[in-house]
Amino acid sequence: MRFLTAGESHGPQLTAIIEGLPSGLPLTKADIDPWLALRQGGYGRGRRMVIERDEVQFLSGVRAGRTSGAPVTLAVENRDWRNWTEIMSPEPGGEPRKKALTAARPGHADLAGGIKYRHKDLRDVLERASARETAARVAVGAVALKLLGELGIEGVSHVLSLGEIASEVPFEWSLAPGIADSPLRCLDPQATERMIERIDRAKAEGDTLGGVLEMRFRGLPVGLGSHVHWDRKLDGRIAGAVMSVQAIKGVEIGLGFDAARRPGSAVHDAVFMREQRYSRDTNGAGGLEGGMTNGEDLVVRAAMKPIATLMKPLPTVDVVTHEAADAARERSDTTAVPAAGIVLQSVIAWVLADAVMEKFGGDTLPELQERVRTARAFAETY
Ligand SMILES: Cc1cc2nc3c(=O)[nH]c(=O)nc-3n(C[C@H](O)[C@H](O)[C@H](O)COP(=O)(O)O)c2cc1C
Ligand SMILES: C=C(O[C@@H]1CC(C(=O)O)=C[C@@H](OP(=O)(O)O)[C@H]1O)C(=O)O
Repeated sequence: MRFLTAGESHGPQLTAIIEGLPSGLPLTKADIDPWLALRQGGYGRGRRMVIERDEVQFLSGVRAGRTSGAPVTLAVENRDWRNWTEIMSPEPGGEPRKKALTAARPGHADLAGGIKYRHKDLRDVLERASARETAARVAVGAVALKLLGELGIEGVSHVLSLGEIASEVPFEWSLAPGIADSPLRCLDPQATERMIERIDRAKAEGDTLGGVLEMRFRGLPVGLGSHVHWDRKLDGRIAGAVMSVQAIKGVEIGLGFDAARRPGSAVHDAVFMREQRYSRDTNGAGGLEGGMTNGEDLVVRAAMKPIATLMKPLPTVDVVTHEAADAARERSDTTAVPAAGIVLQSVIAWVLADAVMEKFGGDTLPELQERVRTARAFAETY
């Protein structure tokens, strides 16, 4: 499968085209809109999220609540566009544009993108670098999650830490439904309170915060991905997808960096045969061995850096005057860590759905389901 997204942060809409979905996948707005709403949420987001009310529109590939096998086009409107029609107009000349954005923000794409694409109005970089694009990726990810759900695979994301404050509650699947009710998508209510205070303080100080997220998937068949070639290894594909999300600066699978500090006996997951099934007591590998799913839960963590736009701006240089300046201040989030969890869950879901289609294929959902059933039965008796 493949997909593309298009659209600027303050243009009329975001668009995504997905190619390669099987026919017969039940798909309605109700499968996608709740994910879009979750991505908009989380304590610490800016005023843009008050303007937007993200919902998907199907422009192709879905009829009467099912995929036809044709490319699926998804659109998400930017309600804010109405306030930006003049600035975002594709017409040459016309009304004079608002003042150009020239004070490059350290940590955003402004300076590198300005030099690379030879823009002096850094809005031409910002518009596409913006994480507004992640609304399209969440719409695509929701389709992937729907496909995975039809195969008995489910995923979740939650916040492990925000700034220096860490959750003390270990993840359990039985706790997963509670994540959606938490203002920070964190399992620890006490830590959540302190995180909220921390966000308020950062906001008052004109500062921003990052954090660490965890994504888990269960029900994965054995053997997605492959050990035989670098670009087929699923850990590499997942890491690439995770690192492609705006502001993500680190990724680990299973024990991740902690594995490097332990001896092998405290890292690798011993295998037992119990009730005629392969079984393990630990999951340090995070569900991946040799670039393939091993049937255990997939466990991925990601580090998000603090938001780049600071209301108390860092020193920078104006790219037109070359004089010292305060970095540009745009309306902005104080933190977007919970939202990033939804994005990360989406991009991982896409990689998994793609790997499922690669291994099992099938033009229709029933064919795919049948092949996954057969593979699961084989793995159990192997
Ligand atoms: C959900 C989400 C929301 C974000 N909101 C903002 C924001 O309001 N202001 C900002 O400067 N950066 C924000 N970012 C981060 C920037 O998009 C990101 O830092 C920028 O595109 C540069 O990319 P890089 O950090 O990966 O190098 C957000 C990121 C995510 C994932
Ligand atoms: C629009 C979204 O996030 C935006 C991501 C973003 C950035 O620089 O990445 C900057 C802000 O844009 P604006 O200046 O329009 O408020 C965020 O609101 C969104 O997540 O839907």
